[in-house]
Amino acid sequence: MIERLAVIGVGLIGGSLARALKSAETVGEVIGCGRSRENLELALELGVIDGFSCDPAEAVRDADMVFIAVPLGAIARVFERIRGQLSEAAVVTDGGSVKGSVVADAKRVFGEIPPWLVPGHPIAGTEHNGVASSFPELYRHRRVILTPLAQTDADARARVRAMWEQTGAEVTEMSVAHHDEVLAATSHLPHMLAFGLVDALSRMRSNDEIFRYAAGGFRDFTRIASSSPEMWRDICLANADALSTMLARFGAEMGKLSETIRREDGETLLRIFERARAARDRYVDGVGAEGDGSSRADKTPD
Ligand SMILES: NC(=O)C1=CN([C@@H]2O[C@H](COP(=O)(O)OP(=O)(O)OC[C@H]3O[C@@H](n4cnc5c(N)ncnc54)[C@H](O)[C@@H]3O)[C@@H](O)[C@H]2O)C=CC1
Ligand SMILES: O=C(O)C(=O)Cc1ccc(O)cc1
Repeated sequence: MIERLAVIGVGLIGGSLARALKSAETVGEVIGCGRSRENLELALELGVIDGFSCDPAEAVRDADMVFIAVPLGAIARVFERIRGQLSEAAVVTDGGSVKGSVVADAKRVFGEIPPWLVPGHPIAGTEHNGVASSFPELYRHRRVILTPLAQTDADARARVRAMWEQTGAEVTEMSVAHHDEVLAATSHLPHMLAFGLVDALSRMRSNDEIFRYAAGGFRDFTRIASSSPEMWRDICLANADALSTMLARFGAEMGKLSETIRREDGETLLRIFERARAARDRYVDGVGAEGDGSSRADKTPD
């Protein structure tokens, strides 16, 4: 049971965690914190939080669990504001999509990796942002990755794991570097493809016509291009090495595919598409049988 949860950044990710723990009845009080007073008032009205402060130092006072869910570029500033303000019992975790930058920010601000910091990342979300888009089932049957370090306190790690399990998530652990490489391939690269495709098409002449005749495949493939630009700018900057390596590899693959098409090599095309279909059917549909969990339409009805 968490007595007092401080959520810094009450948007889709922070709001959904607060809602999930409230519906599981495993949290006493939730204190929200963010830049905008209007957003926090809305969160209060929606019953996502029980009180708020615009000052992180005040929000974390007496909290036994602190969840940071702001864009990656804002995390260092939050660390600076909460330094020296945490209670003895406090554990701090986050939901940032890249872990190397969070750990580097922590080292810079605190001078070392604090034992009470458990970096984390829920592999669940949608293309919508803001507290109004948050919902309690977001993490149900989804994975959460924790990337504890050698310095991380065992009790802190267990408490963060228990919190995520209370939301219905399945918790796994891996190293920071491995996390950032895996996510560059499975999440960050696909977002770049969607943003890149829509941007390229929108700058072509007659783009109105292109979009008017777009079929379902285009809609499915580009849903994530409606995601928050600020959040994705920060993810790219935070995971620049792993992501640019993946983009270069993928660019080379696209070059080969283009050559195969130009040669009119139907046999090779068939082999590629069969291999891809088998891989997708095996991994993606096998894991998320009830939907990919990434769209509001997949959510369990309230
Ligand atoms: N959207 C998604 O699908 C997923 C996002 N994440 C990660 O979760 C974090 C939050 O993302 P979302 O909840 O989607 O974003 P969001 O835009 O819905 O919420 C972010 C909140 O942080 C607040 N904020 C922004 N800058 C701030 C600052 N300097 N100080 C205090 N508050 C500030 C905003 O006002 C907003 O309420 C990001 O780090 C993102 O990488 C992780 C998994 C999935
Ligand atoms: O909307 C989707 O399908 C997503 O992939 C959401 C998402 C965005 C960022 C993450 O770090 C994790 C999940």
